[in-house]
Amino acid sequence: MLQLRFLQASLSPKPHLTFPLISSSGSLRISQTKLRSQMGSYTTSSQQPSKLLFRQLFEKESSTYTYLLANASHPEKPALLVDPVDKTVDRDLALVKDLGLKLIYAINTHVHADHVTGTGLIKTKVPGVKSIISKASDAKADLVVEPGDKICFGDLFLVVRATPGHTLGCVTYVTGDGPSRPQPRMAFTGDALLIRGCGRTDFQMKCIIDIVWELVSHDISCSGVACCVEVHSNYISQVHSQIFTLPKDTLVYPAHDYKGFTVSTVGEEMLFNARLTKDEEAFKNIMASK
Ligand SMILES: N[C@@H](CCC(=O)N[C@@H](CSS)C(=O)NCC(=O)O)C(=O)O
Repeated sequence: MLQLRFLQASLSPKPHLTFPLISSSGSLRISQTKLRSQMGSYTTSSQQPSKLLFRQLFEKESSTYTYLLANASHPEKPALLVDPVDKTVDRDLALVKDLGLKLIYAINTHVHADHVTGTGLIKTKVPGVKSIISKASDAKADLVVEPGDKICFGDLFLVVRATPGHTLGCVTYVTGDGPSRPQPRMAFTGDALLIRGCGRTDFQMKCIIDIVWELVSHDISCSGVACCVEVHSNYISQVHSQIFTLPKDTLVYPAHDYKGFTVSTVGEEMLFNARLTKDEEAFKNIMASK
């Protein structure tokens, strides 16, 4: 598996030669170009600078959000999809095409237990797209990333932050900081931080709470579960150190919502998140009583 510390989109120095055309007909190409310039780079947040094109997409059966991000000011308009879902791949790829984008990465925040990732399907439909997942996920992808890695699309990038707990390999992707970068920043939290909640902790963790209580009640110490205990504990500490340290106006975009919310902010979640504002002990109790 190829592993890179800094992922730079490999874009042609002559973008007009390689940019995928909507049609081979010159006239249609011109009208499409005009249409795209009229569309501009509208985003769902009025505060985004024009260079980031952003779309929040929804898959209703699993209540999953997929995010499309593209660098609209780069001649090739390099784009990436975060957490694509297999059922909605065709819709997402049609949007990529309509907007004249060049999809370069299909990224997952974690190995999804509830839905099949659309990444493999995208790779069969758009040759050249590279899949990305965290190294800690121990899953197959073209590129594996670790905390601190940057995923570049033109001069925009996402930084990888480790937020394990829902699964061992959960990461949050945060837009890079800087004068020409999107303000406010954006955090794609996967299932690590859901709006006013968080991902369940009984996947891939072998019912950790039951195990721990069994051990405690029988006064047994077992190093074999130490990693599980640590990851569960780390849920709170990692969210606090990796997400709650971001500027309070950072927009929080989760992988799911079951109540109709679409976006939150770091400041809002620091105040109102019913689970992640708690200390480790209270958090464990909440998750155990779920
Ligand atoms: N609670 C959901 C049920 C679907 C579910 O379990 N979702 C997962 C994320 S997808 S693996 C989750 O972690 N949900 C948070 C939770 O507290 O259950 C629902 O309300 O429909």
